[in-house]
Amino acid sequence: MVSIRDLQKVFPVPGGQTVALKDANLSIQKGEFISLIGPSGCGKTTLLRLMADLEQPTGGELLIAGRTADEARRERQYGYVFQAPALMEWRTVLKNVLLPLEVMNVPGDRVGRAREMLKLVGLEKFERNYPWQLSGGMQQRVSIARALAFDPPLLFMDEPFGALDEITREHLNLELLRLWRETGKTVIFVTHSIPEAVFLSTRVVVMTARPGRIEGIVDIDLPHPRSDDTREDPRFFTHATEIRELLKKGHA
Ligand SMILES: Nc1ncnc2c1ncn2[C@@H]1O[C@H](COP(=O)(O)OP(=O)(O)OP(=O)(O)O)[C@@H](O)[C@H]1O
Repeated sequence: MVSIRDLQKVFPVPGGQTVALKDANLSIQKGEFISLIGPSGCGKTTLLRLMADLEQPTGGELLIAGRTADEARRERQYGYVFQAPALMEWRTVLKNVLLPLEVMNVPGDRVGRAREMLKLVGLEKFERNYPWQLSGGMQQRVSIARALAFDPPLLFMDEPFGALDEITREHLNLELLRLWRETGKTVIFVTHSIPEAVFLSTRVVVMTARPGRIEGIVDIDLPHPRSDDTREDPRFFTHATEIRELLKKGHA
């Protein structure tokens, strides 16, 4: 689904340059749940933005479903969930989810499609509400429904639950895994949280700062479906330690 070879991104800055990403190599199969974890400024968002064709690489190769990032974007191969829900306050929940379908003039039953997505995220009863009438967690679920409106095979998520309290976050992690299982999407998820990365992922990509690069990739050997019991599994702690060690190594 994603193939990255020696990918590099250098930003020009006054008086020099920032190497945001250096020699990244990564291959992601269809249906995987990949987390990108690393300290602030290590290039996680840059990597996601390169895949989403929101930035252009300065070196290396990047293919999304066998296409260039530009082709993949035009073919609507992915949905993007941002850190803040970025909903339109003057549109109802349903109209927010409808927006990308309207903008792209997608034929067919757009309202039916938007309702289906709201059902998937458990918000079918809130379609007439406005964003300001919803909690932060519910707003983020609306933005997930909006990202899925085109039914893209790939979902990019940039720290979507970072601003939420721990309990809401754990609840949404479970919801996201259910959605992932039901839809078979490939998810690429940015987080700062080791437990969140272990809980959600099939593999965790550990990144390090300056210059941003991939320090290691950890396979998460935990059974599905995951539940609250997963957090008590000894393997959960083993994987968390593995990731922490890689982060420390990168920091050193
Ligand atoms: N448009 C830009 N121009 C110049 N430098 C940039 C630009 N975008 C990102 N950078 C730099 O590239 C590096 C990586 O940034 P990026 O936002 O990808 O990191 P991150 O790992 O997502 O950080 P965080 O966890 O804080 O969100 C940082 O040093 C940042 O300052």
